[in-house]
Order: sequence, then C-alpha cells, then structure tokens
Amino acid sequence: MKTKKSMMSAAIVQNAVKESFLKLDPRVMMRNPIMFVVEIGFIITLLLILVPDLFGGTVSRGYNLVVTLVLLFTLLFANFAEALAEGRGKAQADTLKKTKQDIKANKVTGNNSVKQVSSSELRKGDIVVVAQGEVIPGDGEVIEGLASVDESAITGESAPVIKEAGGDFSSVTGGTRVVSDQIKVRITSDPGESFLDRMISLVEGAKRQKTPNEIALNTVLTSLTLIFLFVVVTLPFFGNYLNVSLEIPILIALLVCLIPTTIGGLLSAIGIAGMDRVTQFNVLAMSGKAVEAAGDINTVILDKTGTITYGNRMASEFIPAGGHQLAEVAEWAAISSLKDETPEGRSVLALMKKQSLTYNEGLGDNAEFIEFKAETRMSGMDLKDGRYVRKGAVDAVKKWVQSQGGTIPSDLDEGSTRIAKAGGTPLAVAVDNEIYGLIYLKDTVKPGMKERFEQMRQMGIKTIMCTGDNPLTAATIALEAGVDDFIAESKPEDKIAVIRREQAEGKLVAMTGDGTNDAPALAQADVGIAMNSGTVAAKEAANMVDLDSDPSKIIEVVAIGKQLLMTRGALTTFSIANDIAKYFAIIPAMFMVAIPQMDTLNIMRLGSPSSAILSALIFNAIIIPLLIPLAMKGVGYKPMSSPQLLKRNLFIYGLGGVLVPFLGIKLIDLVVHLWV
Ligand SMILES: Nc1ncnc2c1ncn2[C@@H]1O[C@H](COP(=O)(O)OP(=O)(O)OP(=O)(O)O)[C@@H](O)[C@H]1O
Ligand SMILES: [K+]
Ligand SMILES: [Mg+2]
Repeated sequence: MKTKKSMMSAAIVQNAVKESFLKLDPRVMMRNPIMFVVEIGFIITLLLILVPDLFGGTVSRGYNLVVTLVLLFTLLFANFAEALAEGRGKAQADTLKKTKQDIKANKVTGNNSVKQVSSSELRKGDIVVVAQGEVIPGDGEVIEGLASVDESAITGESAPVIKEAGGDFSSVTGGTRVVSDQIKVRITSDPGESFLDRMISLVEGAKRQKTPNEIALNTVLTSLTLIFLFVVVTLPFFGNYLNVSLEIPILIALLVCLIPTTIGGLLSAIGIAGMDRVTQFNVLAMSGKAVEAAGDINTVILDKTGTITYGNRMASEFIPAGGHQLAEVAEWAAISSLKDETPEGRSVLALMKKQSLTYNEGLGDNAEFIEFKAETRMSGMDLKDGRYVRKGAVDAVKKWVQSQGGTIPSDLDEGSTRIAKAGGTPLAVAVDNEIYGLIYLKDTVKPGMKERFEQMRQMGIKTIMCTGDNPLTAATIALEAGVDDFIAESKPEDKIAVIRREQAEGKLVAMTGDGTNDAPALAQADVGIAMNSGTVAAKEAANMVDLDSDPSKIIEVVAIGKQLLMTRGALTTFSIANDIAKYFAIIPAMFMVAIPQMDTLNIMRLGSPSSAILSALIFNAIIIPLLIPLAMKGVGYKPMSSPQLLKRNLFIYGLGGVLVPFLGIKLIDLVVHLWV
C-alpha cells in the first residue's frame, strides 16, 4: 500500500488560513446551522462595539470586544478545519488539471483517412489512432491493436499496463500515454464527462453531498441548538425576577457555549478527511455514502478472473481427446479463434505460432464469427461448408455437442480435471457433434490474497468468489486465494442473485469486479468497487474505482468507513458531554450572587460570573483546533465487534468530554479572572 501524495504542506495550511476568512461569507456559513448561529451572535456583538446602546442598557465595551474576538476565532477555527480537510484534495485536483490540457488527436474520418483535431472536439463514438509516445486524447475502448500504456498520471503507478482490444483490458483513460505500439480507440465520453473530469471534481469535493448519516446528525444538532436558543432567550426574564441583569454579550456567549459547536465545527471536516483517506489509498469513491456503507459491510463478493487473478489467461497447451491428434485439436482451436479478439482467443493463435503448428487458414474464409458471450461461454466460427466450430467452457461445449447427438470422449474429463486442479481454465474444442480436445488456459492469483482475506475474516466479513469458470478451477483458486466460499459457472444474473440473496438477509454487500459481465452486480451491491484495469462499463456501474486494481483494497475502505463513523460518533459524544460540563460550570457561577444556595453547585470555584462565561467561551473556541488532528486522522481503529467499540468510545469520549472542560475552563479562568 503506498501513500505517495504529500501530507499537509505549508501551501495547504496557508491556503486554509485564507479560506477560513473567505468562508465567513454568510451564504457559505448558512449551510452549517450551528456555526451560522455563532456568526449571528458575532455580528450582534460587532454591532454593539459600534453602537453600545443598540438594545438599550449598557454593555461593558471591553468585555464585549473580547467576546466578539473569541466568537470570530470560533468561526475561523471551524472554517480552518474544513479548509484544511479540503486542502489536499484541491492540491491534487490542480495536479490532475495539468494532465487535462488540450492535446492533438488523430481522428479517423469517414473515408478512413486521419485528421488532426483538438481533444476537446472529440465526442462519444469518435475513433482515434494513438501511436507510440502520444497521449490518449480521451476515455475509450481499444477496438484494434495492443499497446503498453503509462497510466501514472492517474494511478501514480509507473509500470506500464497492457491494453488490448476485446476482453476486460480494453479500457483506456484520457491523459495516459502510449509507450509502445499503436492502438485504435473508440471514444466513450463527451467533453466534461471523462474519468479525469470526474476524478478532479471528486478530489476537489466540488460535488460533495452530505451523506444520510450526516444529514440525520445535523438535524439532531440543529434541534439541540434551537432548544438552547429558546432557553437562553427566556433567561433574562428569570434574571429580572432575581435582579440579575444579563447583558447581550453574556447571553450570546452562554448560547455559544451550550450549543454543540465542537462537532458542528468539525463535522464536515470529518467527512471530507474520510473521503480523502480513501483517495490516499488510490481508491476513488464517487460518494461519501458508499464509504460509510463500506464501514458496515458483512459480505464481499469477488469476481475471479481479473480480480483475484491477474486475468491474462493464456493458452499454454493443447490436449487431444477421443483418439484425435494434437494437430487436429490445435487446428480447430485456431480456426475457432481466428476472429476472437479476447485475450484468450488471441493467446490460442500465439500458442500455435510458438509451437510452430500450422492450420488451414482458408477454412476461415467467409465464415461467420460467433463472438464469446458470458451467457453461452463459447466462441467460434460457422464455416461456409456448413460445419460449426466452437471452443468454450467444458460443460457448455459438452451440452452443445450432446444436443446434436454427439458423444463425449471418455478421456476428456481426465484432461479437464488435470487443468482445473492446477487452477487453470480448460476450454473444450468441438466441431459439430465431435469433441477434439482441450485448450489449457493459465492464470495467476495476485500475490498476498490469502493473508488479506484472513484479515477480512477477522473483521467479521465473509468473502465469496463468483466466477463463470468451472467448479473445479473455482475450487482450486478459492483454496489458493483463501476465500470463504465460491460459486462457479455463474452468469452475470447469478452474480446479482447472490448479492440480492445476501441483501435479503439484511446484510450489506460489497462487490469487486472488472468485467462488463460484472457491471450489473457492481451496480446492485451497496459498495461496488471496480478494478481500474477493467472495462468502462464496470467502472461506470461501480461507486468506487480502485486505481491499483487490488481486490483486497476493500479492507482499507472498510477500515476507513468504520473509522469515519466512529470519529463522527466519538466527537459528537465529546461535544455534547462538553456542553453539559460547561452548563454546570457557568450556570452556578452566574446565579451565585442572587441565589447563595447555588454556591454548593459552584464546585469549580470560578472567579466571577463574567470570567466564568468568558473562560468557557475561550475553551469552547480552542477545543476546535485542538481536535482538528483527530478529526482529520480519525480515531484509532482496531478490529473488534461494534457493541464493544461503542462501549469503549462512550467511555473515553463521554467521560473525557465531561472532565476535560472542567480542567480547561478552570485553568483559563485562573488567567482571565485577573482581568475581568
Ligand atoms: N474467448 C473465449 N472463448 C470461449 N470461451 C471462453 C472465452 N473466454 C472465456 N471462456 C469460457 O467462458 C467462461 C466464462 O467466462 P467469463 O469471462 O464470463 O467468466 P470468467 O472470466 O471465467 O470468470 P469471472 O467472472 O471470475 O471473471 C470461462 O471460464 C471460460 O471457460
Ligand atoms: K459549544
Ligand atoms: Mg472477469
């Protein structure tokens, strides 16, 4: 796991300071009702500096001035927290914007000639040619050729990746560079809607929406604020009755101390920082909601080929069956693959070359190509002499042959079992009702999967591998990767069915996948993570894209999601406990002159009513910057059950929230008392 982006730089801090002032704009503040109340209080005390008898009565000018300043700093601190959280994303967005300059594109026009246009003129469906050394002008799908592409501008990973027509490695991203060979690309996005555009607006938080959890919490906090507003507004009447005169600045200070400004000031920073932590792990989350959902995931569904394995399945051996010759099965395998542009199909022709095997190419003339489909799990050719040639998943080819009255060679299963037990994928090759043998497709499990899935088990997450492959291969890979369960021979709709089944049991489900056949399932899952190596369809259906194409990255996303929820909960607890403590610090001090019995409650022995309130207000302001590091980093997370976590946090942040202000306010009062 790499965290390559720089942490807080001086530039980010500087910019955040500037932003803290700009964010004082009431139109901006209004989005945060709690801090908006503070701002109104600030404006009133500011007016009182200018016109001291604005509301009749007199106000001690020095005291009012200090209250005004402390209120201003409370606002600035809260704004600074948010600006700081936004800072890293904004800096990253600036870097990405540099990648997104206008470049020249070689567009293929009607009569197959090439015309130079600007990348901003490209529309969905346009075809461009990109040669060695050139930057790919827009998102698209490779429709011809194979090239290695440097995607470091987007993924930060310097090793080039292979992109090729057909199959799951065909998607290319605008702004990345072709380092060898040449490809023809069909553009799949209109200007302004590219992956890079989305990535920029994501990291800079332009489209950030409050999550349902955040909205709910905000509602509770706003209600609390309204209750305290009512309490404070009615307080002067009691004061009158007791012959205690309560000046406006005192009332405003009291109100601000009592409303949940700590969490109100840090809430949005917590959310932004959480999203930012996900980005630092090279995962692009399209919504905060998805990140929070990840925190509660029970089940993870993983696709096999291209997700758990590298997915570059290569033909490595032809195995004849039913008394046929090697040359025969090889020839039909080649004929069935003549127009099969998937990596599997092309690897068959590559193996022919490598083994210097020949075949009658003429058989392919005027033949009809039967494209590979996840539904049929076969591909091939209908020859002009009437023969049908197929290769595909063994069970699918068997059924196809049997439906034409053919028989299955007795040694076929022996061969396919050998391949599957080694974790490979066997493809059967047949012509009409006759099976000629097998193709051995090899694939490799990505390293480190077993340890990572074990970690998920400890987090209480069940892993299920869902694959279109046969049960034996699936079992071998499942064992090697260490998933809890697997489902073989699954079609796209089966993957959705598994997700729906888990969801019906009340579980939150994450799905990771890379193929077009995974897209519906990625959309159905609560958290859908597409591999960046995957197809455009997969990336569009998912609500997260993993730029490193590492399926076990879900662990980090889950941890960050949990941390985000916990941090918000902990700071809310702390904030409200704080306000309760402040209540007991201020109220006895305020009324002890009028009601001497209050003195027993005045355990803190604060200097005077006005110094008590000012001290509490100062504490209320400085607690915000003190908690910024916690809001940004998140509270520590160790895998344990949710009730345990809740108990632990209530204890630490609830008790801490009551004790810390007593101590802090007392200390501040020792100084303030000298002056007030
Ligand atoms: N080009 C092809 N021609 C014929 N059969 C193929 C081809 N590619 C794959 N198959 C067969 O079809 C099966 C299903 O392929 P599909 O791509 O739907 O799933 P998969 O890649 O095996 O699994 P996963 O869903 O884990 O990615 C494969 O296991 C293989 O047997
Ligand atoms: K407060
Ligand atoms: Mg796949």
